[in-house]
Amino acid sequence: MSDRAAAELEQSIRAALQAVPLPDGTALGQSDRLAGFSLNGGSLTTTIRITPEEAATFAPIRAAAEAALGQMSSVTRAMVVLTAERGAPPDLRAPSKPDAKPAAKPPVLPDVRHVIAVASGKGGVGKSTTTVNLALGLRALGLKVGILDADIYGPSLPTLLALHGKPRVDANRQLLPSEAHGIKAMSIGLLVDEETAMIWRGPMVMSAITQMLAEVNWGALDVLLIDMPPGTGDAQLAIAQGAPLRGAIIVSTPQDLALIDARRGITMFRKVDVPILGMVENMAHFICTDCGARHDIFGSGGAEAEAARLGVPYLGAVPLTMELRAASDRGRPVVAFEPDGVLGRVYQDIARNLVARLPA
Ligand SMILES: Nc1ncnc2c1ncn2[C@@H]1O[C@H](COP(=O)(O)OP(=O)(O)OP(=O)(O)O)[C@@H](O)[C@H]1O
Repeated sequence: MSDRAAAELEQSIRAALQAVPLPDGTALGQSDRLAGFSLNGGSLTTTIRITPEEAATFAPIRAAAEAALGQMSSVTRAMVVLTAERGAPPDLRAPSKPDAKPAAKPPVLPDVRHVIAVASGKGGVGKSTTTVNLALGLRALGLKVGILDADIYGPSLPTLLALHGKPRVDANRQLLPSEAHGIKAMSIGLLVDEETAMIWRGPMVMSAITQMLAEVNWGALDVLLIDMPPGTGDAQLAIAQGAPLRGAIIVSTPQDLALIDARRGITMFRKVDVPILGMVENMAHFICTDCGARHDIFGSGGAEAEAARLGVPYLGAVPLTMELRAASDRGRPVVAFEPDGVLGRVYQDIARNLVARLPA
């Protein structure tokens, strides 16, 4: 966007926010709390800087700002993110009202029976591939399933499920998930372009994730899988604490280094009292495309032994195959297209093992 276009965008956003008052009576449109204006194919994003103590007071202001920006002619979807940074400058602090009660928070994901995080200690181990095919395996068992792609720095759900276009919004201004192969899906990648998300700082990432948890109309679901950002930092903790998690699944490859990271992930969930439902070992062994022979490149049984050592159920092993990578990259998940193939059966077995561990 040119400097001029950026200035014009900021100007029209500020004009649209003139009618939204702040607690001190001034207009949000004139406030230096506004930052980060972006418009991408009708999807508008901006942020309001607050202090952590102001989060409850600003929740209705954020909603009013989204409603006002949603009225702009060029905007199909407005997303306003509250960003609270530690040590924010004192001029951002609104006069505190000692008698003000924090706004009551609506329950998060009330119609989902089991919210399950799919996590990995490090990136690239196949967490998203596992999430999609496990979701399809659960669907094959007759469950209503959704996937929330919260991997803000590398959302892969749009590619894996060949999703296109911006999500629609319902009459209550909730986002409607896309649907593919009988699975509902929402990805941060459908809302914000990758470059914008890459430059977001920690608090913005967390606010965006928290809002995604609260603002998608999933309808009734048996299982919602959350594809977590890789690692064990603040964003992961925000989800672990902000979503009503029934449990977590850890995806790991069999190498010792990946298993060390997986252990970190398990420790993080245990710290916040989220039970570990099991470990999935991905790229466990290599199946040769030409001869079909199996090669245990990293030795065999390492991840299963590690899971036993950590007291974590072992849900199953997915081989490293060319077919899986190629199918994923083409947005044709193996379980949807070849449910009775070797990989299709592997993921359905993992889905059955998972269901067996879910509370009634
Ligand atoms: N079992 C497998 N066999 C072959 N390729 C695989 C397998 N699992 C994943 N891959 C490939 O590995 C790459 C990374 O997978 P994926 O995106 O699922 O990992 P991730 O852990 O979600 O990564 P990130 O956390 O960085 O988003 C993709 O190209 C995917 O197709």
